[in-house]
Amino acid sequence: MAPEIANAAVRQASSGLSKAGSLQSRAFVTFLAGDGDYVKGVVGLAKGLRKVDSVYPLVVAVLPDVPAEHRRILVEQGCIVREIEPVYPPENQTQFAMAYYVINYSKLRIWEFVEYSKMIYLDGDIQVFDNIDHLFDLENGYFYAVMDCFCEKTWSHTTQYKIGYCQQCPEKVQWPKHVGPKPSLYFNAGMFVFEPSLPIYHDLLHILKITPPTPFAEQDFLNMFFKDIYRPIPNVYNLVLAMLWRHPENVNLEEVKVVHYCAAGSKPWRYTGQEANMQREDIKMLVKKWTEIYEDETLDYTFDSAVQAVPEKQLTAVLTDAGGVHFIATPPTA
Ligand SMILES: O=c1ccn([C@@H]2O[C@H](COP(=O)(O)OP(=O)(O)O)[C@@H](O)[C@H]2O)c(=O)[nH]1
Ligand SMILES: OC[C@H]1O[C@H](O[C@@H]2[C@@H](O)[C@H](O)[C@@H](O)[C@H](O)[C@@H]2O)[C@H](O)[C@@H](O)[C@H]1O
Ligand SMILES: [Mn+2]
Repeated sequence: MAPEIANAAVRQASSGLSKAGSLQSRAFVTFLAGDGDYVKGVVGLAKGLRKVDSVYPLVVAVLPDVPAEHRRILVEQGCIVREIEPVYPPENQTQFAMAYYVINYSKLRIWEFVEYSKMIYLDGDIQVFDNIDHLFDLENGYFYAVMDCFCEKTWSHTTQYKIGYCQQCPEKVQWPKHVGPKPSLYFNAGMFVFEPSLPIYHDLLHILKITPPTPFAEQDFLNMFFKDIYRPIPNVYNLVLAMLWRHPENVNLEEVKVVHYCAAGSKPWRYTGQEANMQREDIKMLVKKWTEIYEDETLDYTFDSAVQAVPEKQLTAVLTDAGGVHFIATPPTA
């Protein structure tokens, strides 16, 4: 992995962005694949962002296998639907932590969305319970995300797991020197703040071609690629549910702004309560909170809800490459 490539690309891209970025066009972006029920997660996310009065749109990068009916539902919820081509890792016998992770490499296409100067990526199994628009103002030229936890069984293939080391509590089990250099800080790729850029996009795809796949697929790859410019942000911006039972001392639910329903059995739209930890009172409360937003018809998209969302800001009409028009919030000119 050549970090200097990534660094140079980021520096070049950021300087380029300072010109192009003057549009200050910003958006949330998520990723949808298949004809299954993740579309419910994306609808819930769109309604959650509306409930917290975010002024930025939600772009949904859809793979070709997302059916027209699901795309219609998303457009009706005010989403900007953008079709992307799949991205596959090099052929390899690797065992992904979850077999379906192979489709997650397609997330890399979002670096091509250069009509936006800054984006916040959110998995479809994430809900935003407090406004996080301020994250768009984080300093350019870095990659922001929340640190992951290595304590779940999904990490049993790693040295960290085997020696009981976790970056969420680095003082509990010190990293033994004989094992080799301490691993860099590692982020969960379910949520991150980034700047779309064609030079970075081309480097990502080029370097992916020569990088053997690993168990956490594109999450591992993104951690390698952005290692030198990754800046951790507080856990409140992406509560990986396992933190509730692995590191409760690092969680204050009152302060949590973003919840990531990534623990096995925790996807709210298919919750049965059968899996480990799923009968916890906090899990049941968080699933209920998600469901209340998903079922709240007052949060459905209507044109005036869009205009109301940007009282002081100007709406700039932008032509989409599909010939459509969507509005982006641009701060009032100074
Ligand atoms: O069948 C699928 C599987 C995944 N995804 C998308 O890929 C993301 C990453 O997968 P997932 O959240 O299931 O991984 P986890 O965070 O649970 O490890 C999801 O949030 C969705 O946005 C999807 O659209 N359809
Ligand atoms: O494709 C690899 C995936 O990796 C991540 O999954 C989680 C999940 O597997 C948890 O169960 C683990 O405990 C956690 O550590 C791990 O990060 C991202 O959330 C997801 O968006 C995607 O990038
Ligand atoms: Mn997820």
